[in-house]
Amino acid sequence: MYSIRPASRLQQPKPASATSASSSPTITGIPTSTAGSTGIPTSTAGSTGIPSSIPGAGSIGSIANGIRRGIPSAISTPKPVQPSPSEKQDQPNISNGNLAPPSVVNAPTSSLDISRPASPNAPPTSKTENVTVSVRIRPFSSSELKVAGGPTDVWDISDDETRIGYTDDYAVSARRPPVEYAFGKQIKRTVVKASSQHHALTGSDNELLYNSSVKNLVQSAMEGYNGTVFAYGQTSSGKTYSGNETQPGITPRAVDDIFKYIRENSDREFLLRVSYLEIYNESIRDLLSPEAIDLRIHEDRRRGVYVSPLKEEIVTTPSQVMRIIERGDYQRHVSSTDFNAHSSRSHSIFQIVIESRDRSPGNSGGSPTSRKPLGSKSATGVRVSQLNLIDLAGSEKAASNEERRKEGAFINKSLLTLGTVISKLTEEKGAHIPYRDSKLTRILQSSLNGNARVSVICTISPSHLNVEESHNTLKFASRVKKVVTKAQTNQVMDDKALLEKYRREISELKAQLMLTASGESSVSGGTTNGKHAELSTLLEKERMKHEEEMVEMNMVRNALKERIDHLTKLILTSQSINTKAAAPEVPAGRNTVETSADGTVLEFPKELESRLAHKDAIMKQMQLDLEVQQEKMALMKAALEKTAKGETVDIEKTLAKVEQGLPREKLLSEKRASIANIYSLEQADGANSADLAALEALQGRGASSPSDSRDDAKGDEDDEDLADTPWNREELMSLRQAKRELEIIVIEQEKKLEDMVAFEDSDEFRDLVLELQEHREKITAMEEEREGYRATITDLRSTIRKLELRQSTSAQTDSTTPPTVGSTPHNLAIAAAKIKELEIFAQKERRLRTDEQSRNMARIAALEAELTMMKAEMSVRNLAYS
Ligand SMILES: Nc1ncnc2c1ncn2[C@@H]1O[C@H](COP(=O)(O)OP(=O)(O)OP(=O)(O)O)[C@@H](O)[C@H]1O
Repeated sequence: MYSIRPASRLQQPKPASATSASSSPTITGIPTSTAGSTGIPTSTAGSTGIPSSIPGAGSIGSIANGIRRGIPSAISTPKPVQPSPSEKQDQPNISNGNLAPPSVVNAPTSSLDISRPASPNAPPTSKTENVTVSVRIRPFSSSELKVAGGPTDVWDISDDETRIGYTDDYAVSARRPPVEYAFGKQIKRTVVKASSQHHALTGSDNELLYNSSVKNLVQSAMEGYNGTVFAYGQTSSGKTYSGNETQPGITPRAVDDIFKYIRENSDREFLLRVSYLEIYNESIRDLLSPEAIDLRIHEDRRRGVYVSPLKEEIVTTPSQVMRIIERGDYQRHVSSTDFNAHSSRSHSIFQIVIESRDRSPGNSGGSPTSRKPLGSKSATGVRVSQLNLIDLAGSEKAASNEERRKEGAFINKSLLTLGTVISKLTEEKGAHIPYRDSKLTRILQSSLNGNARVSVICTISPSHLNVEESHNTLKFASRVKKVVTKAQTNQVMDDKALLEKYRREISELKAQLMLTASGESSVSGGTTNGKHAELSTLLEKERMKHEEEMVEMNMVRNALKERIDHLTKLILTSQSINTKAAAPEVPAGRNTVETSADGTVLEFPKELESRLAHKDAIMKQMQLDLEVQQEKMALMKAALEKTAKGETVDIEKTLAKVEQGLPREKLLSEKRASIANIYSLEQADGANSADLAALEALQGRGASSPSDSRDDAKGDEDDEDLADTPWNREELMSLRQAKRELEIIVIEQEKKLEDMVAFEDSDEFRDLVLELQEHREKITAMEEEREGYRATITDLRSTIRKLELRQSTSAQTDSTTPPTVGSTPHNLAIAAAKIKELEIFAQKERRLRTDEQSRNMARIAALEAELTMMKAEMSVRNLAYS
């Protein structure tokens, strides 16, 4: 997501410190390790110096020296800190070298309270702290390097990385008074576990940036605190910069850390779900479901401000998360602008919801009875937190392209509102905060207003070309660092959490599985009771019923096992993650469960399809069995009637005949084969509509038949047996509903087809064909007429040629005689005039004919197209019908 570019030629990192920067956790004073069992990172104030972006010690030293030079007294006698709510630091601390020391400049608006220990299983705790701000100066871009007179390095960072000001060179050449923005580390030493840190850095070291600004936040998100990270800065300043393979950006690092945390915390189980949206021209779009546009923002007491309906996907591996991000990025509005070849034209929010729960035996969801009742006070709740990774579009000057200008206007407006909201938040309490003035601020409301830890990465360009924009960003940074939030862990005590829902479902399914197992044993224990041979039909019937029940039970068991496996795979534990790392990944699709924002499962297509298919197969077989029984009954009845008439009937023979006519074993093996077929179809990778079609063919199900309504009625009863989970029942019902709708469509198609056939017989159709015929004839006549004209013109031309020939011969004999009336030249002139007249007439005629002809041709083409369409439609419908 965000990061810093590699050092430019002006930014030679000091080799020694560069190495330590990436390896030492204390480089920027930000810890990379966790402390003790609480998992809260300890902080170290040490600053061994990150690679500086400023060439030579001269420049770096100069700002630091400038401070030392300018304010010796301020440093030696720091004023006591008196934070006041109305204190305003919106303007940069501009003074002619009279700079306050860091401790004074950074009025300690920051404090961090851990009201209760944050051990993973502890009750909710809270963290009150300032928004963490990091400022990053990217290296010069190629266009900035090419500028006339060479690049001018504007910004310098003090040795302790807490302040940013002008370089001496720039201050002198631009004749600007010294300026300083302070982002001193704010460490509350009395609180051991954590600190709020602001700092400035340069270059492209993504690890350094991540460790100092985001790592801590990811860690606490895993512990149950909401976290929001966003990058702010003008366009092309490096907000989206995602590094490369050796230097991954913030998002992949955060994702890795999340899974690492799960791996290392074996006492909790986790469920992760992600969503990805963008705000483009003040309209919210779901990047994971691109057709979902203009989403609404809602607010309720339980969830705060949220966007809905938003697609959430459950994730189980880092690569799966990265694939989802790639998918979303592909949908995101990115365009080339005057300032950036890949400029983000929208604000994007990637959200990971982390649910976690204690895995102690009473909570593991073993048997349903061993579980504490949900919602009871004694039940350990599920911790739910969100991590928002936000990439803002950059503020920009007017673009030359109109569309970019329009986008720019929306971007600038929302960023302006963000600035206003931040200002108001740092003003006196009770001020109206205009969150609703933009979608961005409305979505960020929950984070800025309270329950989240927030880290802001402000990015600036090093060049004098962007100095004003950089000032704006630095002012924003100075303001936002004063915003105080109070994040707390959120416990959900009911089954609103998906984790709880799934665990509960697993327990219920396991219970069902146990029941089917006991049912099976009772079935297999059933034997014939050795009654009289005449009762064998009844016994057979019993046996068949039992066999059937066994088959059905096996199917139910398999379905239950499959679902348990499926749900268990979605819940992550350190053990499952470690196993996953070794095992090949399960193909996406089958394991991807889509849920709505409130955790409702949206789709289980394959599972539902296969279950429905199972039930259809059973119904079909039951129907067959019924027919078998009916035939048997008929034969037995006939035998009985004969007996009643006094005829002798060999009951054994009759039964044998029945058996012969209706080979039961064949029937059963057919039944098994069809079920096995269903399973293989279902398991086939990528089984889809083709499989369904095959399934339907296998089951011999037509589009609509009277027997289907019987099937449906029976099927619904069956559903009740098998569909013990609410989602399953609902989905099955909706599938059946869809089937009914399809049947209605087929009926409508039939009707249309009939209409089409009727149309072909209708007068209208005949008229159309006749009209077509007439037009064709007209054209032929016109073509013939045209040919006639051509012939006349040719004749006339040859006459002219003959006359001309004659004229030239007589001119040779008598060149002085003037042409008299009736003489050859006179006749020739008349003929030529006549020809001219005729030619003009013919030309006019030709034009008229051509016009009419093209009109007719167009009409014919239209009619033919209409006819073709009709025929095509008819054959499609015919096909559908057949
Ligand atoms: N730290 C960095 N190191 C190397 N290159 C960088 C760095 N930061 C930015 N760049 C490069 O600068 C260009 C602009 O960066 P990026 O797209 O991240 O800017 P942005 O602030 O996201 O812009 P916009 O708001 O227009 O989307 C890219 O080519 C990027 O590779």
